[in-house]
Amino acid sequence: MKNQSIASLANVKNIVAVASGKGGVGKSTTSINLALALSKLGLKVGLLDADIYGPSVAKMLGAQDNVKLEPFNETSLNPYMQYGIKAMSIAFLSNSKTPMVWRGPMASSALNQMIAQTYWGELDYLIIDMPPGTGDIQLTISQKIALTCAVIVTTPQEIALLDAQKGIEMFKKVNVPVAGIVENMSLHICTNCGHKEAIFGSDGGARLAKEYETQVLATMPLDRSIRENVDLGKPTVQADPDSNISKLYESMAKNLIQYIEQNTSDETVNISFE
Ligand SMILES: Nc1ncnc2c1ncn2[C@@H]1O[C@H](COP(=O)(O)OP(=O)(O)OP(=O)(O)O)[C@@H](O)[C@H]1O
Repeated sequence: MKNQSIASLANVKNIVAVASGKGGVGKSTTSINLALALSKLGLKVGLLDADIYGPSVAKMLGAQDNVKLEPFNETSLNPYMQYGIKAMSIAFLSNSKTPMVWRGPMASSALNQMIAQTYWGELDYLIIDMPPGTGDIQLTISQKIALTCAVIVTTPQEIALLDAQKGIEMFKKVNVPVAGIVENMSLHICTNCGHKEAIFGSDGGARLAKEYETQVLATMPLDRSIRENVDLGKPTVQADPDSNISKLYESMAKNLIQYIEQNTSDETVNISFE
């Protein structure tokens, strides 16, 4: 197990950052379904919504607006429990209708506080849903937390791939290995006629993976039910566990586990960034 200087993460075995360069490519949807898929495999899982400005995890997990987290002790809170996973988001600590109008350092310090003051207990996996981009907050997380690895989510669209590339480069700079790429919103299959269409292009994830000598962890279709389920607060892996889509998320989870088993040792990873 990695040594974590942050006490609240001391008993967390693996910490995986789910990131994208571009916004709106399905990073939160992937993070949640991946977390649920890992949990369905019998692992203890937590999900941290690190998107301070646009948190969506609480809503996607079907949490009410007025959730009150229970204190664990005088300085920390228990995370929100839903569908067998633990979750923490700034949305549980603020009024969801008030936008976060914080400058970078304030947002970073709110995030640090949220990380330090959540009692995660023992976890096999903590999935961090990163904010989009490669700015201050992303760097804070990559520098302060001993990340086991990162997963990059992208659509096959050229502009998303360019931004995903920047995300990979950022993790390279801070010595965080990239476990693989999730190509999201790949093929669309028409629910009426079954016609298949690559709306955002095709094979972009595979090209990116080849260029950076990593793997495609999963190729997820552009499917209405994925969107509908998160909108209803019950992600597909929970709402429809036997569906083909849930099986794809399960195989994403298994590929991630395999990567970690094969590529990480028990030693502390020193993270530094100049
Ligand atoms: N594979 C998919 N098929 C259909 N809809 C999807 C898929 N993945 C995500 N979506 C939908 O796309 C929208 C954006 O997804 P999501 O919020 O997960 O993206 P994000 O990258 O986390 O966004 P942000 O940059 O705002 O954090 C949501 O409405 C979600 O339901």
